[in-house]
Amino acid sequence: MSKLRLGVNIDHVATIRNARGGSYPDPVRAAELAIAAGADGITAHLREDRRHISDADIEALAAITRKRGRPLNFEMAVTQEMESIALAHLPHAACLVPERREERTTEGGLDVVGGHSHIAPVVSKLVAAGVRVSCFIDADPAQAAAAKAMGAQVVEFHTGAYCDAVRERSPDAPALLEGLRAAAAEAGRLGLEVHAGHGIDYETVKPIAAIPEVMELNIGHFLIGEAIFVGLAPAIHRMRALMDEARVGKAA
Ligand SMILES: CC(=O)[C@@H](O)[C@H](O)COP(=O)(O)O
Ligand SMILES: NCC(=O)COP(=O)(O)O
Repeated sequence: MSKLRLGVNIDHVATIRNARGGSYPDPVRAAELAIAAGADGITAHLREDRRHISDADIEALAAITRKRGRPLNFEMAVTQEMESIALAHLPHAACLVPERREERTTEGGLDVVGGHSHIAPVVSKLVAAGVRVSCFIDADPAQAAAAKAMGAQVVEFHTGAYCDAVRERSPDAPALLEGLRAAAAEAGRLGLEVHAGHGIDYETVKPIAAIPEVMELNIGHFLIGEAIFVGLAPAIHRMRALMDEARVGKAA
């Protein structure tokens, strides 16, 4: 199996910074440390309400990822404002995510099927500008097919429901994992590159990493939380080791 890439999401360094205002801790410094610790890319979500990452962070992250030769995965809602920001910075990738102001976190995948008329033009413009477009979707083959039909090159499957089920010891966990496996297989058959992310921790990473079509995991909240206790580099090293173990067939 090919080596799985690890994208480190640094949003929640900005959450801590914003709790006090000012500039500390700096998500750009976290991105530099993550790259030094072996992150294959950096992910950042510029929410419409700017609750964590700011416009200035995106500008600085675009510059340092370019300098360090690592991809920036820019997570964005499908709006005119975010489209303009993506086109101004031309990140390696743009991941289109659903957003609701009142949500605590991204609760589900983008409805690519239902939102075709407003999503397709944004996908076209970003692809034409050389940005790799990813759609953040639930484990639903119909959503993957719609993303492919509108020209997206990548789908990222929302792993939050599976990860929550594992943490809650829910009997639904095996079926949710099976749904991710089946959707990944179908997306792979369609010729899409498959990513996965949301809510992944040390306990849930191996079954997800063992899905052969998955090429990249994007992990943020848990790694930033763990960094408080052990440091960012050791947390990334341990996650990387679990991913590599899963990839050689030792998944739990
Ligand atoms: C789209 C996604 O899963 C991540 O961006 C995650 O949402 C981190 O940001 P929030 O915790 O603000 O949702
Ligand atoms: N796209 C998912 C992501 O970037 C990280 O999600 P989380 O690990 O912060 O839940």
